[in-house]
Amino acid sequence: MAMKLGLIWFGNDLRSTDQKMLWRAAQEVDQLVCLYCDEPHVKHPSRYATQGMSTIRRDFLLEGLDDLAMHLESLEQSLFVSQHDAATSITLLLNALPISHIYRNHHGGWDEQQTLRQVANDFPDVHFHIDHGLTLFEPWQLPFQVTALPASFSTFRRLVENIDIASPMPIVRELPPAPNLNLPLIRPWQVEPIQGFHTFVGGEEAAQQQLSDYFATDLPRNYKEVRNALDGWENSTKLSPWLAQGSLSAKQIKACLDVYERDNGANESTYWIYFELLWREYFHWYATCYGKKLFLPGGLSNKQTQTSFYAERFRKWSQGNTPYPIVNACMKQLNKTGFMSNRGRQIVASCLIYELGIDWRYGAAYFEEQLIDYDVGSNWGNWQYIAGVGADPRGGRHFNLDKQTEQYDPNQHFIKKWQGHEFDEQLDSVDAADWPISPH
Ligand SMILES: Cc1cc2nc3c(=O)[nH]c(=O)nc-3n(C[C@H](O)[C@H](O)[C@H](O)COP(=O)(O)OP(=O)(O)OC[C@H]3O[C@@H](n4cnc5c(N)ncnc54)[C@H](O)[C@@H]3O)c2cc1C
Repeated sequence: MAMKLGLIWFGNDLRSTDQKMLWRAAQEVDQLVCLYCDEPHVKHPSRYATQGMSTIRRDFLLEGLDDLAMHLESLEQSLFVSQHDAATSITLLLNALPISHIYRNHHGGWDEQQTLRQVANDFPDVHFHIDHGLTLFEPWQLPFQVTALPASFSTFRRLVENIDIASPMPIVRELPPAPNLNLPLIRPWQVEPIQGFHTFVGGEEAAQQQLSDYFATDLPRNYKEVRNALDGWENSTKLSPWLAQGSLSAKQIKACLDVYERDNGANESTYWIYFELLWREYFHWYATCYGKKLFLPGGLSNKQTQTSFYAERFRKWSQGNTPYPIVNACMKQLNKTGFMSNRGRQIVASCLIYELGIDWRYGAAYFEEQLIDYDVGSNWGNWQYIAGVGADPRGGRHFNLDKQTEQYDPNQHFIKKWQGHEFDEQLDSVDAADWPISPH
């Protein structure tokens, strides 16, 4: 019988546990290539004048790849990393090797969906096995077609929150070996130096550590009361970066939460952790359902929205140099750590859109560059929500920045910690010679 050759195409699922693709491949093929495409477009400036990926975000990714490569090595496999875009990489591989099976987790982003469609079209004889390792549910479990996703989160939540969630997959102990592979720009992973110390460390090891640390405490019992804090490691789960990278799965968190509730009792706070995971789930299917609309100025609405851009204001917003100390503190925290609380994100987004009058997509693109938990659906979906062009039945969220400061930073500790009071007297330059032509 002919040798069967498979390809696992990794993306935002950089883990070896709860990974159905590995299980299937282990059972179905004799040789296996494990591939990650280090897409060139995320390293170059975007149309929103952002630079692709910040150093902190990039370092977090490199740590994740490092960890995955190590886990694969312990299974006598290798992680190959391509410097080409995914469509080119897979075409090169399929032309060089008799690959008959491709394993991939479904990704919600428009570009990812397009690439998959293109490759599947170009190679109709290859079996594509699509799993759903990024989400709690499989599409067949949903009581509606993904293309008919409820227009509001509340409806979605009511329809799905009692559906049984599959347990995480058991650990894979053995994988088929890799074939000989010698292609330019598709090479076995090599450790790249990380440029300094960061608050979050990428990879499965660190993800599992944070998961067990968080659920080993009493913190889940009070989550709902403190989750809106602007700062403080213990005030929310801090799992989003690893979830976005896929070094942790949503099912693994839910399984831990279930054990916690069984052993310590359930309350409103423990339920609320699940509630927030459902928001993430909603935005995943939202991205899948609405595709390109996620990036349109009018979003899902037919509204004629403002698409104004003021380079100087945008630069000041992104650097934390606006007349709003709370916004400055949040932005400085983001730039320094790659992370910002959910409350902070709502505040700075509202400021960009409603106080500074800038097209919301510039803010979303800046977050994409900086956030180590960047996730296409959660990011662009939340921005749309605040801009009033997405899933918010109330039509946008304009926050009163003074009130937010009084409520969430009454003693201004957070603002002082991040020097939010340091800003230029004037928001807009009055002298034409001071006008920047670039946002950076
Ligand atoms: C403008 C804006 C942009 C955002 N961009 C992203 C993004 O790119 N990636 C991202 O993961 N989250 C994003 N969020 C959602 C939220 O801010 C983060 O998920 C959360 O702050 C992460 O911290 P945590 O893990 O401690 O969350 P917790 O409060 O502990 O929540 C647990 C998990 O639930 C999910 N979750 C919580 N809140 C939300 C939410 N509003 N929407 C979707 N999922 C949620 C996350 O996966 C999170 O890890 C954004 C929110 C706003 C307002």
